[in-house]
Amino acid sequence: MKDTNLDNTSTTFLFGPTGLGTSAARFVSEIAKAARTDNLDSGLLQTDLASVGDCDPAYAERAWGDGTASPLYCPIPERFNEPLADEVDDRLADWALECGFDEDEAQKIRKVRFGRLVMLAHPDCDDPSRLLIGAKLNMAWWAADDYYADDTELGADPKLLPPRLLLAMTAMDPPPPAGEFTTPLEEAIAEERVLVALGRGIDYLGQYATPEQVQRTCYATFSMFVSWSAYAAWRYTGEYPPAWKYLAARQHDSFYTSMTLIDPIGGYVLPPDIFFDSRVRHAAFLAGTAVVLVNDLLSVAKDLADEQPPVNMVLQIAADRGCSIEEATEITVKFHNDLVHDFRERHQKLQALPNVELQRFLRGLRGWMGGAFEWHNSNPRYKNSNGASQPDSQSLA
Ligand SMILES: CC(C)=CCC/C(C)=C(\C)COP(=O)(O)OP(=O)(O)O
Repeated sequence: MKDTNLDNTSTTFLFGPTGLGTSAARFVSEIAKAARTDNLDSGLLQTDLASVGDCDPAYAERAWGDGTASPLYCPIPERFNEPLADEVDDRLADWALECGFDEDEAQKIRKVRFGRLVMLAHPDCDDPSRLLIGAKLNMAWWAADDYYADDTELGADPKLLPPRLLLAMTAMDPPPPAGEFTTPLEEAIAEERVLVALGRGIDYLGQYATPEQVQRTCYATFSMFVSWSAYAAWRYTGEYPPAWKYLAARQHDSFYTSMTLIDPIGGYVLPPDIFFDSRVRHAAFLAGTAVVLVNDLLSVAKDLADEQPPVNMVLQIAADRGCSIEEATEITVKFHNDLVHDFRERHQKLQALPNVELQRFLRGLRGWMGGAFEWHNSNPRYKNSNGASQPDSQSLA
């Protein structure tokens, strides 16, 4: 039975204290609590909350990576709950085995901490079963990205990418039976663990979400796949795009896709005419793009280490302008910060609209940005033991 109403497992945070100053106060108190319980990771310890010029206490300038570049203006994470993250990560590792990943791969998935990502990025949900929606789908998207699109060592090959994505789309949104042609299709999907994870992840979402919520997640994924195909062509021909064209691709290949899960995980429905209203969609795109820029900033060294480097905003800016990586990093940081300011202003304007689900969703976008920054900046996938954004062995296989 689908449960799409506000429910008491998901509203604890929402109806907790709110208002100016509360997030910052909570953040400081959570740091203190995490420090007491030994749950404070080194990334958080390195966090430097600089003074904020525009005085919105829900945001701060955050030191990131090895701390040498200018800070990123980000929402403050609203919740730290490491036992909850562990619970989701344990369940996710079991599920990875059920999908056909081997023990070693499941352990690597556990180490990337998608459970922690969703604990941080969905602060209005305390229910591990609902958080698992996001953990499963983010894991499956990242697996497709690593195995099919990005990581040559894991078998990513630009020539194979479009037909692989075709099967990924079919696994997520199976067409009606087509006689004798259906069996080989189903067999091909069943024997490929990434496809199984994508299909079962969507089925799991369907246990909690409306058909419209499920399809919006599917179609956001399929737009993302178009961008992946463009990257593959650029990689194959070696004709890398200018930054503006890369950005156009990246805006449809962003964490917007993950953010389509905000209301199903929160246990409510943002009606489609509001979800797709251009003011809301643009706010969500700004949030999704801001987080992929964080991802690009923290992935520079990892991407450069690949024998066929994936496209990356910092690298495209450096190539366009013939400038150093450091200069391109500063340009990207400023661009990211402008996007977040733009998001904050749009959020403020939309606060005039009296719709409970819309207000929850907008706050969810802000929470996603804050949580995802925290996750990226403290995740071993994006740094080496010196804290620099360096390649390491934390990909999914
Ligand atoms: C979670 C999700 C929607 C994934 C889709 C693709 C995406 C936006 C990423 C995985 C992030 O980008 P990128 O491929 O650069 O990520 P990594 O640097 O490989 O983590």
